[in-house]
Amino acid sequence: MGVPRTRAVHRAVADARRGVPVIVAGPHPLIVGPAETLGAEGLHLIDRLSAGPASLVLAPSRAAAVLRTPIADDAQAVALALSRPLIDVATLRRVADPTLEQIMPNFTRTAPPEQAGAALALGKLARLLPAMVVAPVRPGWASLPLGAGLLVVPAADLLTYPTELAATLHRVAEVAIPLDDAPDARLIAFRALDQGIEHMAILVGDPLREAAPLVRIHSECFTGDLLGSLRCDCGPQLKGAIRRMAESGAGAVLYLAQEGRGIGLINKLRAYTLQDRGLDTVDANRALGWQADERNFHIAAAMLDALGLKRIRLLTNNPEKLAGLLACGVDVAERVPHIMEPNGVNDGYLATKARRFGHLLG
Ligand SMILES: Nc1nc2c(ncn2[C@@H]2O[C@H](COP(=O)(O)OP(=O)(O)OP(=O)(O)O)[C@@H](O)[C@H]2O)c(=O)[nH]1
Ligand SMILES: [Zn+2]
Repeated sequence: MGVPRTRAVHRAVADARRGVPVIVAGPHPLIVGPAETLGAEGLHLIDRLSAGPASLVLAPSRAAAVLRTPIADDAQAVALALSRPLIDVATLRRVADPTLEQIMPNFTRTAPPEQAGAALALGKLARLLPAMVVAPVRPGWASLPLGAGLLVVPAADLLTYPTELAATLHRVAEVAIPLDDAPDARLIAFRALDQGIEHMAILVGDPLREAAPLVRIHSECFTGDLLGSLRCDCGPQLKGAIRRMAESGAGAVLYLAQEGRGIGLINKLRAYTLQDRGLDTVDANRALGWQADERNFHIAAAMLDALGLKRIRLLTNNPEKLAGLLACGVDVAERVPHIMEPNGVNDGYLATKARRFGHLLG
């Protein structure tokens, strides 16, 4: 068997999170490091191994705020020129993170390198802010002492990683977990080839005995599901789904490790900070450089397939979730609304989901 295409990517993700630059291979290889984690040493490495000017690649939505100018959303990535000596670490963090004090120099826009989109994809896969220092790498870098051990990852692999990884999901554990609301419940754990982030299926009763069982595809929400945060409706939706399945006899909840609609817990907390300053849930994600919803529905489709759930009744208010699953080939017999009453704190959040994502509202 050949080396899986995902292997270099999950190694690159680990390096990115530690602030170690990686080489993004393609027609014009780049040396790349995340603005959020690079230290002085990483910046020095990029500087010494570069064959041309470095730039800071941002998502258009973040670049617009840094440059204080409107930028079309369809631009894949925007690059800001970095002159030598390269930017200091504190400024770099402030450019990446709109929750920090926004004191920074005036930047000049420059043409993004060919692999700028792949560089941003690496930042996102690492659940870091999508802001990356990039530079064309010197030919022969690998034989220089400073280049020793730097990881090479093909740009194309970074872009196809979410779908490639979903295809490697497999069952690793299965056990009965009697629940308060559903005594006859089983947990089936799934892992992907990166051995990292794990996804769970919670089976209530025997959904395979029904032609089209109730299924809830629920993205992890540490604050709502576990702590009972009132900012969202996740906790009541999760418990409500399990209760509903127990009452009707059977069903399945897919509990997906896609915290914060796929941006990760830390970025969701940053998005909350921006929401406390007046942005709504969509604009807060965008201000950080993420899309409003970054989830990958291939994971849910692969799990349903592995569980043998061929046709489902989907419990959701979210039209994009329905469309995303249909696009992945899931046979949805019916969309069943799953509306929670506002709790006095999440009213604005629920209203925004209805207005901007088209969610059903009570
Ligand atoms: N980025 C971000 N994520 C949030 C916010 N509030 C909740 N979330 C996340 O949103 C996800 C909720 O997803 P789901 O339960 O699938 O809900 P949904 O997409 O609204 O769709 P349905 O509940 O199925 O109608 C969880 O991962 C939460 O962590 C927020 O303000 N910002
Ligand atoms: Zn939540």
